[in-house]
Amino acid sequence: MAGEVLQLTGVGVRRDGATLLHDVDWTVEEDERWAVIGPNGAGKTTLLQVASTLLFPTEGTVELLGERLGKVDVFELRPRIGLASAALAERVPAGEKVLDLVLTGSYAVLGRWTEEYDSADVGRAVRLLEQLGVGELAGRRFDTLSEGERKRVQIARALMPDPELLLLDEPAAGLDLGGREDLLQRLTGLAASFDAPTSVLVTHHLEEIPPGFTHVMLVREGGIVAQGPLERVLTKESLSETFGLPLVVEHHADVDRWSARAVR
Ligand SMILES: Nc1ncnc2c1ncn2[C@@H]1O[C@H](COP(=O)(O)OP(=O)(O)OP(=O)(O)O)[C@@H](O)[C@H]1O
Repeated sequence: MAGEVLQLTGVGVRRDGATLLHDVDWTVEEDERWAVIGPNGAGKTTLLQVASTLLFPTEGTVELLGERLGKVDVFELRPRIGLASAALAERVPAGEKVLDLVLTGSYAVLGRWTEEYDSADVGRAVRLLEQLGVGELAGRRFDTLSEGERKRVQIARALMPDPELLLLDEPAAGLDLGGREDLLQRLTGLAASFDAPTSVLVTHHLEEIPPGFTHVMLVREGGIVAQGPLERVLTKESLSETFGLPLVVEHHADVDRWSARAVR
């Protein structure tokens, strides 16, 4: 049965006198897979921080997995949410082993202290790393990995708790073309699996929307330009308004991929 996984109503975020988000009304239903697209500084990461309980909004309400933010212990909610973001990667303790980083995803914590993991947990972590194509890195230190390897390990970690909501902040940023295409294939496979979590993926590029994604939100200067089903919302008009320059949009329907370029 479909239900609301995430609902933001009248959400605004202000920091140090700056408005990072304003008037955000957004509902993500179970089984939906959203791309959030917008230029640098539009507020995408701020939006994911709110959605992952890391940031409490200045105004508005957030309903997450049936709970109201502010009335629930976020430490109970966090393990139900999988998050992969550059900000999280920066906080990984020096010397942390890849396997430990994935295992601690079970509790949405960083650094292995007192948790006990059984062999089933370790087996799942290794399987997820293999699924992302980085099984051989389980014993390596996270801080020795390449950017592409780090991205994959982070996604494996985000999937570790079998989350009900998966949040990916620019998972393909910094990857070479082959790495991007490979990651996209894996995300496509994930999106197509019957037990796929509801997902939100932040990106700058239409080319990075995995096939099988269903909805898009376009963000500019902290506000929503347009949102809804991909095919309806991703038009040259809405994208041009979002990025502030004339763009054309193409949907390659045979492979369900998108692309955009400036009008010459
Ligand atoms: N503490 C703060 N005080 C003032 N402005 C802030 C603060 N934190 C973030 N901002 C600004 O808020 C805006 C939104 O930032 P955010 O990281 O959400 O954007 P983004 O869409 O994810 O950008 P990018 O695509 O570059 O990663 C940016 O202009 C940023 O400089």
